[in-house]
Amino acid sequence: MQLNHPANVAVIGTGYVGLGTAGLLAHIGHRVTGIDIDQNKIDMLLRGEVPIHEPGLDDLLSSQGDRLTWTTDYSAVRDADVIFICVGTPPGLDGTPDLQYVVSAAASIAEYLNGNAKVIVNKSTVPIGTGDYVQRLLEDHTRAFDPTRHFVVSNPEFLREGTALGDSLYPDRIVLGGQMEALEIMTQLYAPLIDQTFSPPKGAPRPEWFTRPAVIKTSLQSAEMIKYAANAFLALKISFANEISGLCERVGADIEEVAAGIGMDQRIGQRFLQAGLGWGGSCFGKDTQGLISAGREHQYEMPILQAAIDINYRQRRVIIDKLLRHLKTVKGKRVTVLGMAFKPNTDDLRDAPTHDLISQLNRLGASVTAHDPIAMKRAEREWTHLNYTPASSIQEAFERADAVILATEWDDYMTMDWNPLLATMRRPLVIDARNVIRSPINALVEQVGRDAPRGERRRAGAERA
Ligand SMILES: NC(=O)C1=CN([C@@H]2O[C@H](COP(=O)(O)OP(=O)(O)OC[C@H]3O[C@@H](n4cnc5c(N)ncnc54)[C@H](O)[C@@H]3O)[C@@H](O)[C@H]2O)C=CC1
Ligand SMILES: O=C(O)[C@H]1O[C@H](OP(=O)(O)OP(=O)(O)OC[C@H]2O[C@@H](n3ccc(=O)[nH]c3=O)[C@H](O)[C@@H]2O)[C@H](O)[C@@H](O)[C@@H]1O
Repeated sequence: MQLNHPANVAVIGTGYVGLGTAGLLAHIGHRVTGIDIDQNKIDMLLRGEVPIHEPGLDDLLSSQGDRLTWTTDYSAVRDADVIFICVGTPPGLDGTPDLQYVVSAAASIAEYLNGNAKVIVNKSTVPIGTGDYVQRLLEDHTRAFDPTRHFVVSNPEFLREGTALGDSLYPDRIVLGGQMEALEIMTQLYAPLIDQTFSPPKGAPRPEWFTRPAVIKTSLQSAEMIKYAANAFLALKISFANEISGLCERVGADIEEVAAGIGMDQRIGQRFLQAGLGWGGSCFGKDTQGLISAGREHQYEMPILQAAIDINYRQRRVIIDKLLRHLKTVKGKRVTVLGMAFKPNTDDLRDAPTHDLISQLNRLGASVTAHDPIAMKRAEREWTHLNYTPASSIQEAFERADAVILATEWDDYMTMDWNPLLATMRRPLVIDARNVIRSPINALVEQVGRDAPRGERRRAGAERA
């Protein structure tokens, strides 16, 4: 089956994945319509504003001209050759992913399936078996669905927030699950990405080492499983580093040295061994839980994944314990948390570890101040149930604080001059919950998985994992 180039593509959902997908497909030459049911988001996009903070995304989207349009009107699906579903799949109360947005997107697509459409692609992270389920939904909702002409494909997304552009344009691999005819169409659609024939956009140069992504063709079920297993493994790797870090503290070893030492073994690899406050964000927690709940459905226990989750949440308590060890009580004391987003370079607050820190500090009676270079406005809207004073500047965050917790390793914190700020604190105590302070500073610095705190650290030079 031949796909026209440029192809007409509809992208359903304009969150992180939808916007990344729409930007990527337009950049490699296709005509893309982004569809969302959220009128506010579409209005923003039509005004040239991007609803999320993602480095380089505004430039990528604004440079696509007529190739990229936005609408709330699903009839745009009629002209599409390929339709991408990129809606959210948040966890339900028992951890099972809530498929209501996928179901409603499929129902809306079905209304217009009598046009060009050949392939319906699931880019959302969905439970294994959802590809077949979407096909059944389409069959049930419309007589136009013809299994010899319409195909459902799984094409999981592996981008990270904060580095979405680079991850999308220069991916390690493209995973495509489904029937061979459909995968052939997907290969044609992605040809400029696979062969890297596009010019890198402003702000996302092609890394020197990068040649081309691997293309992995599988069954629908394997592709869906690859996505869950990849996220679960990464979460597990971080939790492993965190578990070892606790023992390091007790036996006098240093987790930074240990992680470097094991990571040099190429079978292990250095990345995602950074110990600290643990993982947050919208996906690691959701996807490990999703896999456990899939196991439960099949009476199959997944104890490793449960342990990874337990260790992760214990880690948030470890940071509070370090604070208590120095302050004895935090009641009435001023504790500042630096960084609210779940990681740097995003304003995403979903399952952000800082949320738990503030909530535990609230319970302990601390007077909490919080700062974030980008996510404060969003926190004002989404964290109304927490009790904290937003600091309008880093300076204000430090003034008269009894302790500062570095929770998100934003560049602003990595590159600032700490000493003048520390001098304005009541007492210079810093809990470096991301193990990123390398140069000596005039404070008692407590880190994770390292030897007893002291005024000076052995190594110099700021460095990020
Ligand atoms: N956030 C990330 O970095 C990554 C997310 N994923 C997965 O991708 C999926 C989407 O994630 P995000 O982009 O973070 O979600 P999000 O929650 O940021 O955005 C989802 C969008 O879908 C829209 N939507 C909901 N129902 C709709 C419908 N029926 N028709 C049209 N639009 C609809 C919402 O209004 C929203 O704008 C999830 O399954 C997630 O697990 C995968 C890799 C990375
Ligand atoms: O499915 C998804 O949504 C995405 O989830 C993660 O991406 P993301 O959550 O955006 O960010 P990561 O860079 O993976 O960081 C996740 C969390 O782990 C923490 N982390 C990361 C690495 C590390 O060594 N230690 C550590 O604590 C980060 O601070 C952050 O809170 C995966 O890395 C992506 O491949 C995947 O597509």
